Amino acid sequence: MKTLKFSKMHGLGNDFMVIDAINQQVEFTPSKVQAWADRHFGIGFDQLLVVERAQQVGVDFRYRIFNADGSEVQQCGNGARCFARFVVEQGLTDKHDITVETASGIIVLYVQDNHWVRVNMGKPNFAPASLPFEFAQQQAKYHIQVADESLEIGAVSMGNPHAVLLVDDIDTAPVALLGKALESHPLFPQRVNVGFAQVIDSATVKLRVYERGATETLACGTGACAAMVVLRAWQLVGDDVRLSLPGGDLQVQWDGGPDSVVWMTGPAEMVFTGTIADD
Ligand SMILES: N[C@@H](CCC[C@H](N)C(=O)O)C(=O)O
Repeated sequence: MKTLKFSKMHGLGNDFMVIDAINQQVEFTPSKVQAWADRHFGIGFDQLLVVERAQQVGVDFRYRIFNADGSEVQQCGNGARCFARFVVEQGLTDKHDITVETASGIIVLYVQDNHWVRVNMGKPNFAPASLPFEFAQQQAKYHIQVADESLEIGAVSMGNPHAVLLVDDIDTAPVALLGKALESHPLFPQRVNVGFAQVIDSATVKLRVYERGATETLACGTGACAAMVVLRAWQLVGDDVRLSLPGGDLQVQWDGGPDSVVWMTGPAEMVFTGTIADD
C-alpha cells in the first residue's frame, strides 16, 4: 500500500493539510482532495497546500492550493504563512526570507523568530476583469441584487477574487445566507470569496469570511487583505489595521499608493504530522 506523509497546520483556525511533493510522488484529483478534506471520513481541512520545486530560476519553491471542494485556486494568505513555516521546519530550506510561485505570481515570506510570518502579498487589483467580475467600469462601490436584497459591495483581487460588504453587527451578519448567494452570483463567473466587515475604528475591523469552495472559515488571510484595502479605499480605515476574525487577529498594512504592496503578518501553527493511504 502506498502511503503519503502530511502535516496538519493552521493559521488562526483556517486549517490545512500540507504535503511535501518535492520528496514524494503524488497525483491530485478533485475527488481525492474532497475525500481527504472530509471532517468525518478524512483528515479534515479548509485547504490542501502542496509544496513543489519552483519552475522559475531564482525562486525557492512553488506552492499549489486546493479548496476543500477540490477546486485549485490562485492564492491563500494563511496558507502562505503555514507553507513558510513548513519548509523551514521540514529542513527544505535554511532561508528565512522565502520566495514562492503561486498560480497568481511570486510572493515573498519572512519567517520571524516567534514563528509568525510576514508576507508581501503584492498589489491589490481593483479592475473588475482581474477577479473576474462582470462590470465594465471599475467603481469604488457596486450595487448588486443578491437574494432579493440590493447590496453595496467592494470588489478586489488579492491574486484570488474577493467581494467585501459592511455590516453593523458581525455576530448577527447573515454570512451563510448572503455568502453562499454571492459566492456563486452570475456576476462572478469564477465564484468569489465574501468578506463581512464591521469597522470598530480606523485601526480595528471585525471580519468574517465565507470562502469560495470552503464555506465560512475561522479566518481568511487574503480576505483580511481584501477587506482592509477596500475599507482603506472607502476611507474608513488608516494604513495599518488589525483584523479580528473568529480564529484570531491579523495585522494588515497598505498605504493606498498605486504601486504599494499589501503586508500581512500573523501566526502559523503546526498541529500534527501523519501518514495516509494513497492508492
Ligand atoms: N483561506 C485562504 C484563501 C483560500 C482560497 C479561497 N477559498 C479561494 O477560493 O480563493 C486565505 O487565507 O487566504
